[in-house]
Amino acid sequence: MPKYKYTAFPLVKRLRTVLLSDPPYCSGVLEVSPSNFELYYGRKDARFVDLLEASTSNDPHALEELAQSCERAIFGRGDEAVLDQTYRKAGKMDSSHFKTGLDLANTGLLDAVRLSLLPDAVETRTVRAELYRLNVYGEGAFFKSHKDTPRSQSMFGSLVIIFPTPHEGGALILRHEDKEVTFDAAALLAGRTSSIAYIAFFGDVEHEVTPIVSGHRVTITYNLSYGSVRKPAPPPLNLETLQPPHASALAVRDALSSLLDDATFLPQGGTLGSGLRHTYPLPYVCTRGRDDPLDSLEGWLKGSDALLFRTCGALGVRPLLRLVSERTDSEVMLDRMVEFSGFDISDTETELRTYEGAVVLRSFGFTGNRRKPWARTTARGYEEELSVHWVTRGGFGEGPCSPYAAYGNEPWLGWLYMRVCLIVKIGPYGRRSEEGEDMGDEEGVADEDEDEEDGKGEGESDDAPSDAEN
Ligand SMILES: O=C(O)CCC(=O)C(=O)O
Ligand SMILES: [Fe+2]
Repeated sequence: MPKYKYTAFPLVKRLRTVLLSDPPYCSGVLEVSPSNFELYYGRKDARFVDLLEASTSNDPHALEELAQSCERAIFGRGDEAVLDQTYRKAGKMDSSHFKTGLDLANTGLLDAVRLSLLPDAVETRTVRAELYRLNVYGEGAFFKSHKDTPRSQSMFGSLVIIFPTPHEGGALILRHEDKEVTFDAAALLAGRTSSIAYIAFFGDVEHEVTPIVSGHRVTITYNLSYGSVRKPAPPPLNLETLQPPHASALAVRDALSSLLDDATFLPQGGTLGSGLRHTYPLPYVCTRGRDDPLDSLEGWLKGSDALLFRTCGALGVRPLLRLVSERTDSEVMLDRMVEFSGFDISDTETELRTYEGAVVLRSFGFTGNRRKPWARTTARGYEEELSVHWVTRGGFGEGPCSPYAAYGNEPWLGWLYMRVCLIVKIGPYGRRSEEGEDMGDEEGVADEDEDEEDGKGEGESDDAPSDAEN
């Protein structure tokens, strides 16, 4: 019997690394002409401040006056607007109360955001920025960690412009999945006068503003959404963007095609899974009788989710968007949203399996471990119908969920949690476009139970057979 060689796993790792690289944000500094710093504010007695002058003079008077004119910021909690200064201590002004001289459309910044945040080859729409509000942070002001509320289905993120008014502290910290970055605009802008700093991020990125130590931090925020289909136009010559791998069509294509071209990766074919990286404004509570939101989700996929979906298509393997149950012993996959409310449910898994098209999964997570690259992540449950190898698990954001009345000695409200996933059935090596078999013993998979029986998984044995080499 030939020696077992398993070479594909570094390629799985590569695809994973590409898809999960860096939190999805972009930032930088932009030099702009003096008129961009002009700001008129107030509805009855309009006032004026030149933020460039305020940045260069040592007189904080104009900024203090601006700060005084702001409302104390209200914070949204559920359906309520609350003034909670333990959560957010900052002045704000809605877009109806000020006019900025910042001519965003002519700065080229939206092109930079599009090129750095959205997948280059697949995103054909322009980026639209809608002025949202002005924030003024004086000494001791802060804004604790939050996500911005999506205001429409086409809104995908936020853009924050930070003016060079002298201040210390007030860094913006972004968190996504298990990654964190700190953007210290004050440090970036120190010593520059005619520049603004910018940072744009997806709506599911948590962010916070750390307390201001001294000075005034003045920012303008915009809601970012998809615009119209753009005419093919070359990017401006003076614009250089550093594209993170997860937004680069080439990087994702290279990583996925290398994996599919590897003879030792699922030689008999199988099913790949990838949890979506972003969250989408799917209804929190799923109701029957509406169009299924999964049907239109394809058009709204963001960032690396969109790129992976289209790259699968381009490489001849068919991607499907599916829901997978969370927090249940075995995982049940569905092709549409379900509604549980109104039912008495004693066991969500049993209930889910009664839905048409429900499939019970045998899930394997990628460990990256040389000896045991895949490990079973679901307990043995109901009769399993499909083995899924998860390249990325996803579920970082909250998926859609459905409330139900649960059985018990006391009535209680249960929640069914689902996550949205991309599922790809791949054919055997050399014929990847054919849809692979559903179950079967895949190479490189170490099943927990098998481990227990013989004390080592397939990956641990140098003599384990490889179909690829038979
Ligand atoms: O001022 C900033 O840097 C961020 C403001 C913000 O997060 C918001 O207005 O939601
Ligand atoms: Fe925010």
